[in-house]
Order: sequence, then structure tokens, then C-alpha cells
Amino acid sequence: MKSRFSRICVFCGTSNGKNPSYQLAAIQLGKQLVERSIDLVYGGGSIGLMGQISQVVFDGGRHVLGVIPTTLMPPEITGETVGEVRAVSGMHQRKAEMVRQADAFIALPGGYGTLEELLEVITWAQLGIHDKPVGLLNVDGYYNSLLSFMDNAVDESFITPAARHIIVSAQTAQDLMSKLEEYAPKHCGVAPKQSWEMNQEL
Ligand SMILES: C/C(=C\CNc1ncnc2c1ncn2[C@@H]1O[C@H](COP(=O)(O)O)[C@@H](O)[C@H]1O)CO
Repeated sequence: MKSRFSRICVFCGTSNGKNPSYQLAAIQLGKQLVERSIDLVYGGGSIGLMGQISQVVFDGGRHVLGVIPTTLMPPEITGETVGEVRAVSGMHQRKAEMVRQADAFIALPGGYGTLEELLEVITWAQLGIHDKPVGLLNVDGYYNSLLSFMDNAVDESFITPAARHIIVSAQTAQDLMSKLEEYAPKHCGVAPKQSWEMNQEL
């Protein structure tokens, strides 16, 4: 299956979560990447959903790149990383490197870390720093409240309808991948991408 993407960055929980369907979704997304010959970029390590997806993609013969701050590298904190490990000096450098390396982003269920990474790539898209698709795998409605928040922010005129379109969501890995393949931005970035690159944001 030919994809428009070479490498997708996945944000996801350092825990597996309570509902077994979260782990299943991480495995299914990993299989989708393998079937579509897409490599994985992620936060490194083998804990929680991060471990599930990286193992599936690695076992499927695709390249796995874990971008991890040196402080989080000890295996007792994050476990072992399969594939290539890229050490970075801190969390800001990690995110910039993930954005540089990937040509789309997907968030699986997770906690604060996942949410922060997801919102940053959405914000960067809104500003015009990148124009890469951002997907949300809304497993068993885990992100319904976040999506409702965004809809309310549109109703209250804090998010434009075009910027609401930045986030592509689906309930299954297969549906999400199909939607991301077809994604075309509707919003205009606040400033052109070239001017951000000149300022070395990425
Ligand atoms: C939080 C715990 C350990 C921290 N270890 C991490 N190792 C690798 N990546 C991490 C870690 N913590 C956060 N991240 C990044 O955020 C996302 C996961 O955070 P969440 O809060 O679990 O959603 C993930 O995408 C990573 O890039 C103790 O369990």
C-alpha cells in the first residue's frame, strides 16, 4: 500500500491505560504503519503504549527512531528503546527534532505528556511553522471531551473553523490513516513557513 508519508511521529501514554482497547489500538496503528511502509518516530523507551507501538513497527521491519532527552535515557526510567535512539538535551529539543523528522503526527490515548505534544503540533500548524497533518486516534471515545472543548472554543470564537479542521480524528487506526492520507489544510498560517525556518524554530 503506497502512502504519502515516509515517517509518522506518534505521541502516546507512558502507561497502557485501564481499557485493553488502548493497547490494541497501539498495536493496530503499528500494523497500519508497517502495511503502508511508514517508519516511526516517537519519544523512545518501552513503557506503556510507547513500548507497544514501537515493538510492532520494529518487528514489522520498519525503521524506529526514539528521540529522548539524556535525562530520561536510563532504562530504569523508560526501559530499552528498539531501533535507533537519538539523544537530545531536553524536552524542547525533543519536540523540535520530532517535528523535523516526521511528516505527520498521531496521538494515541495518553496523559499530560501526550496532550502537551499534541497541542503543540496543532498550535505550530495554526501558526504556519509546519503544514503536516495531525491525527487523533479517539479510541473508545477517550478524547470526546477534548474534541467537545475544541468545538466549544469554535462556538466561542477562540478557534476558527478552519483551524479546527487541523485536527483529524477517527475511532480506528485504519480510518484515521485513510483520513490523514486525504488531509489538505484549510487554514492559512499566521506567518509563512520560510520566515519561521529563517528564525530557526525547527
Ligand atoms: C511519566 C513517566 C516517565 C517518563 N518517561 C518518559 N519516557 C519517554 N517519553 C516520555 C516520558 N514522559 C513523557 N514522555 C513523552 O510524553 C508522552 C507520554 O507522556 P504521558 O504523560 O504518559 O502521556 C510521549 O509521547 C513521550 O514523547 C512515568 O511513567
